[in-house]
Amino acid sequence: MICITKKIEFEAAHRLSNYSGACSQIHGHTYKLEVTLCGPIDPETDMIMDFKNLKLILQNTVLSHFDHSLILKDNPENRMIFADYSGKVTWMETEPTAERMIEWIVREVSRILPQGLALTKLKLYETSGSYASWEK
Ligand SMILES: Nc1nc2c(c(=O)[nH]1)N=C([C@H](O)[C@H](O)COP(=O)(O)OP(=O)(O)OP(=O)(O)O)CN2
Ligand SMILES: [Zn+2]
Repeated sequence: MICITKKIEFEAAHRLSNYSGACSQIHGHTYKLEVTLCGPIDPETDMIMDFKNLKLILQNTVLSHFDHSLILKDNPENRMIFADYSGKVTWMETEPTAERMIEWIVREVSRILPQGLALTKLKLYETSGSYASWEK
């Protein structure tokens, strides 16, 4: 099986509201995302998908949603703390852990992939030493 992988980075801040420790404070990460998809090689292009098109898909999903945003669980505590904040906030139903963010990414990217192509593996790094991964 032939696969291709695109890596992107984005900047975001978050806080874990149910966490006792430093991560309950607002802090930022340079998230690094690796997205792998597999499928047949198109004989017209000799590609599974143009890396440029995969980048565009990730820009229209992951980056538009998370890049340079403050990612928060939608709960009464956060709604109160950030009531007067007018910047970009990405509200999630869950805590914005790497695991939950990767779930969101798998769901949203899968929705707009061309037919015949399937996500097979994702890695989302919060720090150089910590990442969540997903495999089909
Ligand atoms: N399973 C998870 N554990 C933690 C998450 C997470 O998303 N999933 N997130 C955090 C915090 O957001 C924290 O910013 C990252 O934690 P950690 O990797 O411990 O941070 P370090 O700065 O110590 O990372 P190094 O790679 O060791 O420098 C907490 N836990
Ligand atoms: Zn964090």
